[in-house]
Amino acid sequence: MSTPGEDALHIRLQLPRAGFTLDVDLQLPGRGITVLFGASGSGKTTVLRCVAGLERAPLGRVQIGSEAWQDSATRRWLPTWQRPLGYVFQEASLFEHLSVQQNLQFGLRRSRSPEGARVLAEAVRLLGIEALLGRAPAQLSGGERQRVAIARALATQPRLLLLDEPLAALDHARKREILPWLERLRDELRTPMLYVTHSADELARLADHVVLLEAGRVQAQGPAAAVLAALDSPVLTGDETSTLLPGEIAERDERWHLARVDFAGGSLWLRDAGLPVGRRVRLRVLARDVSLATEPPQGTSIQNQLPCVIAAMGPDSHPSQVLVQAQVDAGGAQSLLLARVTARAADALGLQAGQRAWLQVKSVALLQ
Ligand SMILES: Nc1ncnc2c1ncn2[C@@H]1O[C@H](COP(=O)(O)OP(=O)(O)OP(=O)(O)O)[C@@H](O)[C@H]1O
Repeated sequence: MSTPGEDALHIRLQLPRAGFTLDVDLQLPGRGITVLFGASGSGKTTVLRCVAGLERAPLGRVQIGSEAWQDSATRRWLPTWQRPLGYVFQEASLFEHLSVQQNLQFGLRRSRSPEGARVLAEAVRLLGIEALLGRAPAQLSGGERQRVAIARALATQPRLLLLDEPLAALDHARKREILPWLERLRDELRTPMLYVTHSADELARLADHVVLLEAGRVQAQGPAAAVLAALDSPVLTGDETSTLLPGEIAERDERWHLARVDFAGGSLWLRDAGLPVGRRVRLRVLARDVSLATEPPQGTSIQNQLPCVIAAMGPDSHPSQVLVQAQVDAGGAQSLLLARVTARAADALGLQAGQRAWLQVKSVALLQ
């Protein structure tokens, strides 16, 4: 897409309400998906509404690149219609009496650039909705409606795309259908996206950057892999606790139907999903699927074993367990993984930070 988007975002908001104060200071990358995560009522939607100018924080600065949409210090305030942004909600609000094509054209009329038609064609391609253009919204599935709503937002050439739980109203099958399109937007679009979700799966698959909100304040923020591997302020808890490893398909073993994925600091074998060597992927490794040994494991059916150094240990969601943060290191590159072990085993093995150990990884999910 032609929209510029490498500019960083600065969002500083202080908004007091009865029983709740939003107080955030976010420096976000000007590209990719930033997921806003947090419990119900933590302020995620309020952040989006303030960024969109639908709500006015008395103290606030919303800036994209060198362009300020709000700056309370200079009393600058752009109304929503002057902010070049797209907003996608849980329910796609399409005009039911217009065809998909006409809905998209409607978005185009708002765009100020003569390039509009080309940008719209690109949005149609990116979201794979060519075959739907002649249909009425009533003839679309929920997932198709959302793809049209996103394409319509993109047709206005926004500098920023806001998505508030865009998949929450869809059933499991429709979610699976639309996720690859969102991944494609993340990888090909130069427009940054702020994405609100409650879903650990969406976060793991889509996030480049994560902001964890709690009661209106930022508990953690940073690149997704680093934030998920941190032991303080856990973002994903219980069975969801996991780490992300960006990597690349390095080898395929046709005889055993396995593929090797190399990542910074190591490699893992997993079920061959038919992806070619060289394809970039991300792996999600659940802490519950990782165990630790203090000696090189032998006589085990677990194929994936990685030498590591214990970086830190911390409490888990149940007192019978601890989380071990382990660093794998190879060729000058490192990654962090989390392993869940029982507190009794950690005590019996004398596990402590700085110790060398072996990670045994029972299962890995491939997220494309
Ligand atoms: N229009 C409003 N007026 C007053 N208080 C509001 C308003 N909208 C939301 N709130 C309150 O502000 C706080 C933050 O709400 P917000 O909707 O931003 O949370 P959220 O993290 O998006 O929640 P959810 O995940 O349930 O959508 C909550 O305490 C909520 O009750």
